[in-house]
Amino acid sequence: MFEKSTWIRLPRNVVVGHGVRSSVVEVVDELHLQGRPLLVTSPTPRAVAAEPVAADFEAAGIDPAIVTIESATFESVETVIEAAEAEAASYLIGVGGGKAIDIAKMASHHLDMGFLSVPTAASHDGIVSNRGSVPDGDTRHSVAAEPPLAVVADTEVLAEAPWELTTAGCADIISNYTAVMDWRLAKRLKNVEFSEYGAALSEMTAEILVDNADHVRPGLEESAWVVTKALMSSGVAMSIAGSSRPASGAEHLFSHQLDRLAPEAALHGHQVGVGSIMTAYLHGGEHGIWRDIRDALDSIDAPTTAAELGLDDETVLEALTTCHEIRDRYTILGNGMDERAAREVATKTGVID
Ligand SMILES: NC(=O)C1=CN([C@@H]2O[C@H](COP(=O)(O)OP(=O)(O)OC[C@H]3O[C@@H](n4cnc5c(N)ncnc54)[C@H](O)[C@@H]3O)[C@@H](O)[C@H]2O)C=CC1
Ligand SMILES: O=C(CO)COP(=O)(O)O
Ligand SMILES: [Zn+2]
Repeated sequence: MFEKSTWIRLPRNVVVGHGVRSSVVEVVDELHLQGRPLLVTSPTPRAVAAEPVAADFEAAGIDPAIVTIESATFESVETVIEAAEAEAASYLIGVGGGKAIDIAKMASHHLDMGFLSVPTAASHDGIVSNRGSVPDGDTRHSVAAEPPLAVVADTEVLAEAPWELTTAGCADIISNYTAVMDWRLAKRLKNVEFSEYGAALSEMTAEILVDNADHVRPGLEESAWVVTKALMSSGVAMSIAGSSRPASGAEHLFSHQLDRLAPEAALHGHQVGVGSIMTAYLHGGEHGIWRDIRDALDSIDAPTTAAELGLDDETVLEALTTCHEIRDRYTILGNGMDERAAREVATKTGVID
């Protein structure tokens, strides 16, 4: 008897475009959400979007609360849960980059409340995903949560954000190529659960973004449009898979380890992009797709070397040789690389000199 079942959760409304920030109150109304919102944000996005959105709620006769978090940690999730209880909030709205949205997502899951995602940067593909990503000591968790009830992505706001945030979003998408390679390998070697649809959507998203790289240029609002659609599509791939596997393989392990070794050195997307060049080399060797990945990153101004990430060679090598320990996720790194092999891949791909 065939007894398999799945439950794919997706946002009900996705609103993308010029000036849609002012539609948040209308979107909330359309979802029949009642009571008081708690806006979860971080310092810069607070001024950029959370305060204007709060003003829109006040104008509509709704009294919003705001909590500002500084980092993506379980302590921040706790802070938001306490704020929601103290402020008698009925639903949450994550306003910001990946960190604020992840924290809102995880707190809303814990509180059993709905949440909305209002990105201020096209910098990561967690905008609609059903996962939260949190460091915890020596490990990194991919925490199951629910996706947002709605996403309101204002391309005017996203286009005004610093350009490197958009190139980080592109790199997070380009890294899907190697994430899916790792996923297929893990299916073949370790029989991990695999979704053809999740994998195909993830790869197609990277393909479309690379094909449209010419439209990704600083100062063009169209760039925010192209990149945001890709970020949403990649997030949907994660929701279909019920895992971050379609968008997170060894290149993400490398980035997560860099977050521990050199906190705040570079953006998540930029780190996974450089990781992806090296893991593509490990998968395909000299004639694999590593040059295509490097050239795609280069064409949208994303870093391709340790120096461009602001890292020294030794930090890159340490991350490469230790990052397989960060999570129980089988990838091309297997049980780990030795230092000579790490130096070889990093040198051959031009990541280090
Ligand atoms: N849950 C998921 O599926 C995923 C989660 N992530 C997580 O997201 C995080 C990375 O996201 P990021 O957005 O790179 O980090 P982030 O949230 O720290 O934002 C990066 C920087 O951009 C600033 N910023 C945001 N919007 C701005 C604006 N409009 N103008 C000026 N500055 C602005 C923020 O204040 C921050 O300093 C990581 O923690 C990563 O693990 C990334 C991908 C997927
Ligand atoms: O960043 C992600 C996808 O782009 C997902 O993060 P994890 O590696 O924590 O699952
Ligand atoms: Zn990522």
